[in-house]
Amino acid sequence: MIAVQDLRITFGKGTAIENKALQGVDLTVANGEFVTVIGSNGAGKSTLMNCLTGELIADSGSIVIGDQEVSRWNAAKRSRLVSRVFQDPLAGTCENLTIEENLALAHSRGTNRGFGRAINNYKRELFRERLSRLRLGLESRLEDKMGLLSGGQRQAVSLIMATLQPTKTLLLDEHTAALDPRMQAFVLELTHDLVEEEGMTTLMITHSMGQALQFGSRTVMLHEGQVVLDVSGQERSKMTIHDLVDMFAKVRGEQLDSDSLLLG
Ligand SMILES: Nc1ncnc2c1ncn2[C@@H]1O[C@H](COP(=O)(O)OP(=O)(O)OP(=O)(O)O)[C@@H](O)[C@H]1O
Repeated sequence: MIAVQDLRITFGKGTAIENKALQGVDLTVANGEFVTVIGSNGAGKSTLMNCLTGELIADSGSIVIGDQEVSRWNAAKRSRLVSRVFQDPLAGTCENLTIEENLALAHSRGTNRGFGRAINNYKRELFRERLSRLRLGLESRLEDKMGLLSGGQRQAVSLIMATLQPTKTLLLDEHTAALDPRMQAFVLELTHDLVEEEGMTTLMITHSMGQALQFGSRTVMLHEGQVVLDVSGQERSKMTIHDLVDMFAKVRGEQLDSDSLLLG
């Protein structure tokens, strides 16, 4: 479970560039729920994720992950509970380490063991088995450097890494935005399957209205640092991309135009 209450953060407080990025976010996500998050540029989506992972400590408000109140925990401590996959395929992995070394680091995340990269036969078999489901042949390339993989392959491995630990909370920050359409579809399908199999509580930021409605069971919209729309159930299943883009435009005080529909 994720429970965020009245979360607020202001950047550059008291300066000419003061920016109230989160202005009282309230959001509760049940165990195993998959929520898509939309909102225009600067709405506060990544800031919310940064506050959930502990990269940023909010000025006020509370965050509960699982059954732990983590508001004051640092990022290292929270990594036991939360996994994140970024938009940039280079961001979540080490390109100079091998595929298996990256997986080994992910496997030991949140533990205090000093030799996270140490690999034994048990781990190697586990990594091979997890990678083989990607059907990209990566299980036979365990000793290749991560930097040799394409963006899509790296995102697929990042997802496997995110599910190696029983963290149960998965944050996806536009994780397919940098991929070509074919790889995007592949990684989204993989996301759907892994989330379902592992029963992970998931937040997925996307700029695609189509993806926002297609994946998960609930969609929330952030605007100016607040949740302004929260749809699920029948209301969501009846919703078209046109409806969602229309709502998006209304929140921003704009007219729906054909250009914005292309965003779908
Ligand atoms: N570390 C920071 N220091 C100062 N301002 C920041 C910082 N991080 C974010 N901001 C500002 O906070 C606001 C919200 O940014 P955020 O990245 O959360 O938006 P977003 O909804 O993820 O947008 P996008 O869709 O463009 O990624 C923006 O105005 C941004 O410039």
